[in-house]
Amino acid sequence: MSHPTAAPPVIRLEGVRKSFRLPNGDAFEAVRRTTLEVHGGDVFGLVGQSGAGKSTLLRLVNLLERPDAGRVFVAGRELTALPRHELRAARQQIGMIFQQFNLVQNATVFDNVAFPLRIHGRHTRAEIGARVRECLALVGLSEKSDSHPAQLSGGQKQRVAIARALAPRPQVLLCDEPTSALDSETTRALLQQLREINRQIGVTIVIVTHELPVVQALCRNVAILEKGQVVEQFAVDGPVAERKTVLGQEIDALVRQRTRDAHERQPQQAAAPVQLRGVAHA
Ligand SMILES: Nc1ncnc2c1ncn2[C@@H]1O[C@H](COP(=O)(O)OP(=O)(O)OP(=O)(O)O)[C@@H](O)[C@H]1O
Repeated sequence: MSHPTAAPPVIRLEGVRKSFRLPNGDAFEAVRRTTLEVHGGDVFGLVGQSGAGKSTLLRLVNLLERPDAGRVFVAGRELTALPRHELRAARQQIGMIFQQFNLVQNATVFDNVAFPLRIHGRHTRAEIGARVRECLALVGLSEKSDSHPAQLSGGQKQRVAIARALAPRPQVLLCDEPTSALDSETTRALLQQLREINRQIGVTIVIVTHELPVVQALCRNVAILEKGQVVEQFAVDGPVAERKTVLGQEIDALVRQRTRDAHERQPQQAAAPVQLRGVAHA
């Protein structure tokens, strides 16, 4: 398996499987026996057709779905072996954001971001205030602290969700289709934000998406799923190789196009590593 550095895996899914019971009583295997590693500091994409099992695989990482078999390791701990109270603490290492933002509507931006710190009960008021301000500054929303979600754009709501997910200083940020509800300009700004956050604080990002430009713009490594299994995995900017899947070939084509575009812009403009550089906040 390819990985960007010699950093140890921060996530290891070992032989995980997940079935769901269908209304007719049959079992449907959403994730077949899968082993996957994601290394510290990586930005890792999970792509595949609708129903391939991407979200289920992502939700196995923080045990929102419990595997029927196999083991899940995050930040050096086996989550599948932990009793409930220890699992709650271990989950502080894993933030998550969703397509529909999942903010508390009748709470302010400040209170939404403070929420995971308050439920944990280990922090003083002053510590919570300082951390919330730090996280809102990180996503460029300091001035929205007293607003309510209904007063924000979609991109701003997702940035509040990112601030909330990062508040407990997790090592891993799971992103389930985070840009699917956003228009293309807002998507670009949000991807830029995620890249910047990964660069600044080194949090490992795992993102489920069906949008290949998102993979091209954001991810260092990608796994392609078909029918509940990883069928191909590669470094997005790695050497062009024969790809087994159509999705793999399409990602390569996007990366090559980006490289051509960057060359054409030279020497007028320094080559930008991604086409999203310089995009303003949503
Ligand atoms: N709770 C559930 N009960 C029954 N079936 C489920 C459940 N969750 C997922 N599935 C099924 O498992 C399969 C994989 O679902 P999953 O959401 O992981 O796919 P996906 O690749 O993320 O798809 P999409 O891109 O459409 O969200 C689908 O066929 C889905 O209908």
